[in-house]
Amino acid sequence: MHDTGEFRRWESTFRHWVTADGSPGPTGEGGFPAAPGRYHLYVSYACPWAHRTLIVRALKGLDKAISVSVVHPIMPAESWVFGEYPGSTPDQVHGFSRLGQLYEQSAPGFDGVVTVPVLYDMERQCIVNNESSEIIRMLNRAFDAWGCAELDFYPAHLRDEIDAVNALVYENINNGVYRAGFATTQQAYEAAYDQLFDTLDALETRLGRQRYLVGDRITEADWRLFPTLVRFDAVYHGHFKCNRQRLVDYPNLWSYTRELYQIPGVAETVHMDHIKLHYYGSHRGINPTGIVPKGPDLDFSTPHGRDA
Ligand SMILES: N[C@@H](CCC(=O)N[C@@H](CS)C(=O)NCC(=O)O)C(=O)O
Repeated sequence: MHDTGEFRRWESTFRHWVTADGSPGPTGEGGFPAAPGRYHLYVSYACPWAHRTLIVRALKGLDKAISVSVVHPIMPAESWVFGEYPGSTPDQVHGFSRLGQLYEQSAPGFDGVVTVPVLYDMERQCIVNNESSEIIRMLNRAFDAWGCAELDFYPAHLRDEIDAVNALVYENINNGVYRAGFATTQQAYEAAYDQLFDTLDALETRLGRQRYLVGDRITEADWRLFPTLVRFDAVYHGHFKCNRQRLVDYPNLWSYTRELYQIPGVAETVHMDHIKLHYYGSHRGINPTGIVPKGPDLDFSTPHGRDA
């Protein structure tokens, strides 16, 4: 938090890369060659950043190659824990009770923020990377020997445009909803709110002209936007006070969200019970009673008509 009342997201700590041959990636050290059964993903089904890694894992057909542990939806003050809740799992690698133990094991004395997602190397017994934007790039390419190699969400000829859209979406939408929700001054909240809806308006127009965010194919840019959109009406509209309008009030963004939801493999990554319980139950600073609203009733499975 800043004295201007603005919410600032921390930098991720672990920045090594899994690559096909173990050579170093853009940051960190090498020595993490892709292999099936070697890497493990720690996620929360509630977390939008973790959500993108689950989507890319599913679509690339890496469910068998990369195993997953799912934390309990409620995040206590000391950060994520494992516990009994439908869909949650124990820590499948070490049986730890807190995710923080995994960070301490990789970096003794770790005093940063314990976050999901985490990509963990079960052979070297250390965290490889905890930055979702980098994890999805690894899943997109490094594991192609075991996954769906022909699917490429970050094709070379579209990279500049994908990067530009990502930058806009990250700042104003993905993190923008948090900047609105966790602002501690009226001014900071209103600035985040205005930027959020201005950007949603622009994307609404864009999606009236084209089927996906970048060109005529689904790219990483779409999978980075989708987790925020799918949470919008259930959580961000009320809990984070992003209430100029709902997602369902934007014809193009709403049908686009439904199209992405209906792509085989995606619906199984959306766990609305974890999402609602996490946000309303964990952020007692902005929802002191922890009561989870029953609504809204959302149906992501109605025909999207985007192919018309
Ligand atoms: N830049 C990170 C952000 C991850 C992140 O902020 N995760 C949240 C959950 S949505 C978290 O674990 N927060 C822990 C906390 O607030 O203590 C990424 O994209 O992977």
